[in-house]
Amino acid sequence: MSDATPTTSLDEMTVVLVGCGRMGSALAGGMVRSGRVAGERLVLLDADTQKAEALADELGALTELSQAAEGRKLWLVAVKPKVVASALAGLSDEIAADDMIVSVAAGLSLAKLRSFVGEGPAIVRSMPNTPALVGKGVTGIMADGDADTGAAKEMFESVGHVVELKREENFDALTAVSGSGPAYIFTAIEALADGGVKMGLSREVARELATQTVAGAAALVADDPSVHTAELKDRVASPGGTTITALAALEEHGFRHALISAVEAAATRSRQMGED
Ligand SMILES: NC(=O)C1=CN([C@@H]2O[C@H](COP(=O)(O)OP(=O)(O)OC[C@H]3O[C@@H](n4cnc5c(N)ncnc54)[C@H](O)[C@@H]3O)[C@@H](O)[C@H]2O)C=CC1
Ligand SMILES: O=C(O)[C@@H]1CCC=N1
Repeated sequence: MSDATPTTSLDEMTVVLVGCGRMGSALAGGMVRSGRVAGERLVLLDADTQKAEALADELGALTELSQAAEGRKLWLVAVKPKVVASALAGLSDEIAADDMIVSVAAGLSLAKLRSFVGEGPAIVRSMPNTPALVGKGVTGIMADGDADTGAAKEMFESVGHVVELKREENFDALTAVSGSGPAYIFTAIEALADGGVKMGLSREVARELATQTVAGAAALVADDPSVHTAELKDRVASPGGTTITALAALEEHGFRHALISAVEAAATRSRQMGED
């Protein structure tokens, strides 16, 4: 365990992204767009160097560790869970004892991450999601031991909301709700638009209506946490009206059960991935 890890602001660190795929590029894009991380403080690495170079061109970031400023580094590891050990092993000569390693890998525990890097660097386990690209992500984080999460928190706050977990086992459920969640909602938006198209709307209008409805509903839920979602639902459903008729159809097709089962399945898969 790393005890007294230094407290450093993100401004004084260089972020090294290891893995410029779907999640890594969303995080890098969101950080730079937010203005919180400057291109010259961001190094992009990928086994596919052309991928890293293309993203670096777009973001004004670096692609060589030798170009990075002196000082602590935050290694943001965004490769597939099975590749994390080998990616970290390949970088072991570059990672200093006072650096911070932030993993976004599903299922990989802090103990496993520690076994890959040994004593020294602070380790933070995280689970972000792809809306980070537009500053609307939500990320769960937890540090190994008493390591300071400050810089990791600052980084993820630049791309959205941060939830600090106290119990590591909750990562499986968090992954199932918010890590994978955008995919359920994209599917819901698509299906809602499909319904509109079926009833005669153009695809373009149906997509716009479905998208703005999901964004608006989420904003209303977030606006006042004291108002239960059931109350918000009741305010839409007029007696004998269209909404209650639609809600009855959703219940007939097991809408709630489908979502609850999806979260359960994803959490179970996350737990299995940790055992692989
Ligand atoms: N896609 C998502 O929505 C989310 C993904 N994650 C996690 O993010 C991680 C990456 O997932 P994706 O971005 O979806 O995968 P991806 O396949 O899009 O990206 C992985 C990237 O890693 C690169 N890579 C492979 N081996 C490497 C190595 N040794 N060194 C450097 N780069 C290497 C690949 O070329 C690829 O660009 C996973 O651990 C996943 O659990 C977490 C939250 C959400
Ligand atoms: O599907 C996955 O395994 C990753 C983790 C959460 C979202 N994508």
